[in-house]
This record gives sequence, structure tokens and C-alpha cells, in this order.
Amino acid sequence: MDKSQGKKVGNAARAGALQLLAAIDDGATLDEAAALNGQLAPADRARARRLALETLRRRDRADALLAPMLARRPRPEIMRILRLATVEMLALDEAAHGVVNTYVGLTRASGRKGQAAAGMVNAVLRRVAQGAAAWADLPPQPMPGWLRGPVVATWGEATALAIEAAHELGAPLDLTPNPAGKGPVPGTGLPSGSHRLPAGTQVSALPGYDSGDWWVQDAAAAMAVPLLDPRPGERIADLCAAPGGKTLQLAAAGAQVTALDISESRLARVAENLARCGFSAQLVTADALTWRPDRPLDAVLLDAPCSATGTIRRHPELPRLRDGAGLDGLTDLQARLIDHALSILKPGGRMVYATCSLLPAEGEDQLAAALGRHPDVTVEPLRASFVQPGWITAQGGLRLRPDLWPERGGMDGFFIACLRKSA
Ligand SMILES: C[S@@+](CC[C@H](N)C(=O)[O-])C[C@H]1O[C@@H](n2cnc3c(N)ncnc32)[C@H](O)[C@@H]1O
Repeated sequence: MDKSQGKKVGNAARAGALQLLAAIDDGATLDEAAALNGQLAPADRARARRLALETLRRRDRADALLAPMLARRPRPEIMRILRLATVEMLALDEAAHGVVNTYVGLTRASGRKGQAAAGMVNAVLRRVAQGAAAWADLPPQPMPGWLRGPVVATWGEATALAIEAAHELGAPLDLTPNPAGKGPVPGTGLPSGSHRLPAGTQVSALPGYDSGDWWVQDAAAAMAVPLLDPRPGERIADLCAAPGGKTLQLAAAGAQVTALDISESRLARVAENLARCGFSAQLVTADALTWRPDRPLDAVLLDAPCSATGTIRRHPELPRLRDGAGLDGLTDLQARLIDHALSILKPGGRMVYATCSLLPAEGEDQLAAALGRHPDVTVEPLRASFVQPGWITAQGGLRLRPDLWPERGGMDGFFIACLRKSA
């Protein structure tokens, strides 16, 4: 590839990243915004997404570096250009000369107002290029107050900072091997059985996807089903199943699975994933609050809807889109789902409650409240060999956080508890 071609590809991705950041500023999620990059070649689309992700992870840090260099805060589109260029130079080690020239060009191309701002962008970015030491001294992006408050109150300031550092690092790609798969599964094996590949690995470029030799699932998310310990032939309902990572694990263990979700379109993804991996399950579109099986079940998996604050490494836009206001509604729904899930279990049956949340209100507090409401329910010991003693909470739940396994690249935030109804 000659140099001019390379530059053209790079600039298409940068313009794509600016489109994504603008849509996210307007309230879209990164996945929703991705449709805007539909015209880009796949490699540029992937690079635009990565640039946007890396910028969102360091937005506050970039703003703190830029603030003293700006006489007044520029218009949002110019601010996005400055942030993106700052992150490219200081976090992604892109050569300053090329970055400055490109973003000055993109500023100029953004219309009459852009022409007027180009000189300022040029001057500021040249100062940014000299700012590596100041950049290194800035703390990672803080979690929003509604999340940081409970995190600090529960685990302390040092843990909050470690979580924030993990958020900035982003997430590796984790695969769950299909036990019935034929080919080797790429990546390094983790103690929990997942395989890990570096952040930014393109899923479509990996062997074994079409043949269903593995599926994408964060290592923490993949821990819930082993803790339920499904057995061949057991009748198990996965009450909030889509897109189906845990349904696949349950089916792979030989259970008779009913996969339920309130969203028909999301349930269609469960069907696709089951077909690709060669498993089957009964699929039901229904509200888990009211659905009842024809007879009580051996086990239930309740991966409840939640704030998803455990997934900020992969969705750094999430803290900007949410303000914690819907939390009471979610915790109320989770409690009602727990009560209903217990009511469809046979005596002696097990239930795993899980949320991809960092908030104790959606994890530890739900477990305590459920035990208070249900004197006939006990917490099952967490017997899986990958569980480290320090991860187990006072009441016997499993607390997973992005700052755990730092030497391996972290994991999503999750809370998992296994309950047993008395026989
Ligand atoms: C955290 S996701 C589940 C992820 C899934 N267990 C997996 O491992 O791939 C939560 C799911 O709950 C579904 N959901 C939300 N409220 C529900 C309800 N009342 N009944 C059934 N499903 C519900 C959502 O549509 C969403 O697909």
C-alpha cells in the first residue's frame, strides 16, 4: 500500500470516529451510532470504533489537559476533534505531526466556522503534543458520582481508583469454548475455562466462529452457569436469556433448557447462536415476572436486567447516557423477578441470580433482602475451582470487579449468587 493510500484509510476512520462521538454526545449508544459508519470499509469501521472507544475512556482526562490551553471552550464539534487528536497522540502513541495535520484538515473541512477554528486547533494540538508528562500525571476517568459513591462506600477509594484504571484499559476479547466443538479455540486459557485474546481482536477474523467452536462471552459472565452446576437432563429455565451466552452454556451441559426473553427480536439472536453452535432449547417470548412452567423446575438462571455498570470497560459511553435515575425501578424489578423465579422451582431446586452491575444495590443488597423475604432459601457454597476466597462476600455471593485478575487483563463487574430452596 502506498503512503497516500494509507493516509486516506486513516482519515476515513478518523472522520468515522468523529461521527460516532457526535452521535454519542446526542444520546446514542456506541452500538446504535455504529450504523452511521455503514459506508466505511470494514477495517476503517473497526478502527473508527476503536478510536471512539479509546476517546470515550479518556474524555475527562483529555478535557483536563486541554482546559488550560483553551481561552474559552470551543463548540462541541471542535472539542471532539481536540479530544480525539489528544488521545491519538498521548494514549495511542500516534506520530504527532500526522495527527496534527489530519485534524487541522478535518477542522477546515467542517465548514466556514471550521475554517476559522483551524488556526486555534493547530496551535492547541502542537501544545498537546508536548504534554506527555502532564498527561501521565492525570488520573483515569472517574466513574460518575451515582456509581462512584456506592463503590467507594463499599470497597474504598483505592478500589474505586483501581476500577477506573481498569475501565481505561478496556476489555480483552473472551471466548467460551464449545465442549462439542471440533477445532482449536484461539486465545490463552483462563482458570475459569474461557479463552482470552487481546483487546481489539476482530471476531470475524478468528477461525471457528461459523462452525460454532466458541462464542464471545466475558470471563466473568461465563462464571454464572458453572456455579449453577447444571446436570444432563435437568429442566432449567434461563429467564432473561438474550443474546444467549448462558443459554449456550446450559445447553452444552446437557440440560433441557427453556430460554425466555421479553424481547422477541433479542430472542431471535438466541436462536441464531444455538443453531450456529449445534444446540437446541425451547424458546419462549414472555415476561419472566408472570411465566410459569407446566411443572416446577430443577433450576433457574436469572441474569436480571440491570444498570450494566459492570460492562463500562466495553461500553465507556454508558456512564454518560445514564444518570442513576432508573435504579429504583430496576432494583424493584430484580426483587420481583427473584421472588417469581423461586416460586417456579421444585423443593430442593437451585437458582443463580446474576447481574452485570458494580452496584451493591443490584447484588449484595438483593441477596440479603431475598434471604430476609424467603426463610426457606439458603446460599449454596461456591465450589468452582476458579473462585478465589477474596471474591466471596459475607453472605456467600460472588463479587467480581474489573480490577480483579489485573495480571490477566481484568474482567467485567458481576454479582452472582447460587440459592437453594429447602427440600
Ligand atoms: C443482562 S441481559 C441477559 C444476558 C443473557 N443472559 C446472556 O448471557 O447472554 C437481560 C435480558 O433480560 C431481558 N428482560 C428484561 N426484562 C425482562 C422480563 N421482564 N422478562 C424476560 N426478559 C426480560 C432483556 O430483553 C435482556 O435480553
